Amino acid sequence: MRKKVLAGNWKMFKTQAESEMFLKGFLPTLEETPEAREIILCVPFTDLNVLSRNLHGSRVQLGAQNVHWAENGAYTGEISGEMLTEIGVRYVIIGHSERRQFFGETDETVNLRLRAAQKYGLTPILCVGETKQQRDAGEAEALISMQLKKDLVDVDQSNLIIAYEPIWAIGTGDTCETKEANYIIGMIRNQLTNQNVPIQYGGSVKPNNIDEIMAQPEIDGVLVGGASLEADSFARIVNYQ
Ligand SMILES: O=C[C@H](O)COP(=O)(O)O
Repeated sequence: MRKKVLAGNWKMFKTQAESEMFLKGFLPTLEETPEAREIILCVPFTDLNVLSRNLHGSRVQLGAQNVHWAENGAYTGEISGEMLTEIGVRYVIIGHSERRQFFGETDETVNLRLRAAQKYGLTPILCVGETKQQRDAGEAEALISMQLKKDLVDVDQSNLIIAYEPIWAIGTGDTCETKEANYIIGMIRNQLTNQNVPIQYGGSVKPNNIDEIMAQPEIDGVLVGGASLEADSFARIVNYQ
């Protein structure tokens, strides 16, 4: 049985004070959440310490949104695997479309970051997905296949999560049709050597569509942006039916 993994990606939102407020509302809602569900919060670097302290003893795991491939060095603005694990980070998002679009991330740097994350004992959440233009041109499957082929060179598939995030569905309220997301995720799984890799869907996941998304047989979880910022809505998502 593949693990169900429900992750929030706070992107560049929330001060430390706001993070503490969120946890006060969110943590008590987990009392009846089935144990088998892995719950992760991937937060800005400045919030990691606050969460690390407040999540101690809770079932929520801590995630970051980037990691550099070098052990240390003159890489202004970057962060190392050791710096993350030292404060209790277990997961890291790599290759998010916003990193690829705005910060020059390529499949080659994604691959370097994936391997570095694993070397330092982190579990990477690799994001792949197509633009609207690529989808309309019928290129989605080929594009995703190519991303996987390049990104996963020498990556250990026993310590990996993949998130399928169609770029046109991110932050737009325009969710990918659930059967279509299920189909693409099945296609991604066919390309993997390890059939136990959890594969998430991401893109406008909300309290009102989570039950339908999680009912799809290939979808093992979700990577949630906007709806993970409010305690109530993220609580409804992790407590899906
Ligand atoms: O990492 C999360 C995704 O980019 C989805 O964001 P969203 O839920 O705000 O559409």
